[in-house]
Amino acid sequence: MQLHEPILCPVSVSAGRLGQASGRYTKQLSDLNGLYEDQTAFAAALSAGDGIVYEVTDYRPSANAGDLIFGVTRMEPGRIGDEFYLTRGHIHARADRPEIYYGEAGQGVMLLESPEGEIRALPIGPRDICYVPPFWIHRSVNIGSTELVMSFMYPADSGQDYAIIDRAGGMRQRVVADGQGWALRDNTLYRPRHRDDIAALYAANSKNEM
Ligand SMILES: O=P(O)(O)OC[C@H]1O[C@H](O)[C@H](O)[C@@H](O)[C@@H]1O
Ligand SMILES: [Fe+2]
Repeated sequence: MQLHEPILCPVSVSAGRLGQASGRYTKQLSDLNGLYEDQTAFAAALSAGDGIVYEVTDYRPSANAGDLIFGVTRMEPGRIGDEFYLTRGHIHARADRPEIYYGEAGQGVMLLESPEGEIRALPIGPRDICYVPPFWIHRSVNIGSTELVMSFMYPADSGQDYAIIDRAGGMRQRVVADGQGWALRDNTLYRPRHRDDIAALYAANSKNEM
């Protein structure tokens, strides 16, 4: 049996990166076109500079069921109009796979939506663990004025399905600035999923249905 070599990956909280990472990607503002409600504010922000909004460094030992992928997400603070910077968001391609996030620095909100369209918004800060159960669509939002850094871990065969959010016109609610804090506001572009699509999602992942 050829075993994978054990590895220790240091998390640099100040750099917002995983040491010994096997993969890295960044998303610039131009990659996030269509995510925000205020198109005019988006165009203005883009013309001021197409900066990196978030960076993901991870370690992927394999894609085998039972293995784990882990890494670090670093997100800049910022807003488009009154909407805070966010990740694209996804449901796992194998939708019954969960995820763990661990707050390292900054203040975030984990925005979750069930296939039926129920929303949960969980504030996450340093040393908080957020459990994303199977079947929840998830994205992270930086509600602070400093970088948001979070570690994450999920089953290696999870995969990511981004189209589920696109098809619905986004998530049902948006995380917006409200005084010094944040609030949820309905997404006017949202189209609820048809119940046949919801049933198909659960049926395709029926083995460990919750
Ligand atoms: O995949 P995105 O929506 O771009 O989010 C960026 C990343 O956020 C977290 O770190 C997740 O664990 C990753 O799986 C995800 O890729
Ligand atoms: Fe995920």
